[in-house]
Amino acid sequence: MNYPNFVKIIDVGARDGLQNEKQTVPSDVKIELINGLIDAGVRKLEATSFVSPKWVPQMADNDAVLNGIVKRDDVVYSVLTPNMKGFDAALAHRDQFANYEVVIFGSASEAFSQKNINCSIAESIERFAPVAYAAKAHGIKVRGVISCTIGCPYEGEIHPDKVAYVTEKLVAIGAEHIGIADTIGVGTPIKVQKALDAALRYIDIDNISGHFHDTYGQALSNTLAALQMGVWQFDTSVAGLGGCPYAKGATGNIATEDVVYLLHGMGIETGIDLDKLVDVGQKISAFLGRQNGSKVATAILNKRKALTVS
Ligand SMILES: CC(C)(COP(=O)([O-])OP(=O)([O-])OC[C@H]1O[C@@H](n2cnc3c(N)ncnc32)[C@H](O)[C@@H]1OP(=O)([O-])[O-])[C@@H](O)C(=O)NCCC(=O)NCCSC(=O)C[C@@](C)(O)CC(=O)[O-]
Repeated sequence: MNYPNFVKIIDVGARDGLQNEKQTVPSDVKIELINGLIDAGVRKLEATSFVSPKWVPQMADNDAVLNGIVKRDDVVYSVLTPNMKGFDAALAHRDQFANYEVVIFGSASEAFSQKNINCSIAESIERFAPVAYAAKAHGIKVRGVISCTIGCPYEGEIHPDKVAYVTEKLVAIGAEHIGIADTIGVGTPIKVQKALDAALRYIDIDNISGHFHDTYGQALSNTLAALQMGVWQFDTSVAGLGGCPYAKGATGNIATEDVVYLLHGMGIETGIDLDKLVDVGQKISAFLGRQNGSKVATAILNKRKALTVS
């Protein structure tokens, strides 16, 4: 089996990880989280969303977060922009970042599209098209993410042809990269490979990523299955934070620490310092009053504790 030498981790903890939090997380805490991730070696991350604050109040401090975080030329900063209103607000930060990316996020499920962004799949493509066009005009990268590529909380199983359909549409309007999301974490390796294969009809392997939630504990297996196909970019969330407000019961993404441990154990580089990452994940978990969602972090923290005691 030929595995890649390097995998790019896109940490989505500050966005996907926190968007569903009921308690307000102060901007300073988000800024510290993002800066900690960068210090640990993360070179691509989702910083915030430019969505309706009525729909997702936790992301309402998008300006403060972007203004406050460390700016480095070797880091790609991504923000979610579902429409031109979101894009125009995101554009105000263009000059702060050498590598800035907007994310247009659609769905392979009609029902989820309605619940999440209040429009049909066809309407979402119409809304995204001017965003992609304007982003390119301003030298901003455009990533498309497709939710519910395997299962939907409202429609059940999703056929891979629907993934292919939405991929084709997003690529046609200018998405340079496609993220395949298992929003509710129901995927298993073969199903994930089928969804990725469907998308690969319209996008090449270097421009596709996996975004696997871990609701059923399958995300690490799914990551390995994607790696075996040659996928080398993954969205992950420090300490396994997260969930989507419009996918009730779904847990966070696969923990960044768990993926990094897997990859380093396979001799695949990520550029990430696992020990530093564990500290970052533990700090935000403690702030949220939450048990750390990473098994690897928990094991490392227990080992550290045992070493201190002995
Ligand atoms: C998409 C909209 C905005 C459509 O919402 P809408 O209500 O259809 O929009 P509208 O154009 O009819 O406008 C209604 C109001 O919203 C305002 N508005 C309109 N757009 C914006 C904007 N961009 N920023 C701020 N405000 C906005 C607009 O100004 C107006 O304000 P009002 O006049 O009533 O005061 C809404 O449905 C929304 O914000 N949804 C939330 C989507 C979201 O953030 N979901 C979670 C992220 S996606 C996810 O987690 C999945 C992913 C990516 O991780 C992958 C996976 O795992 O599946």
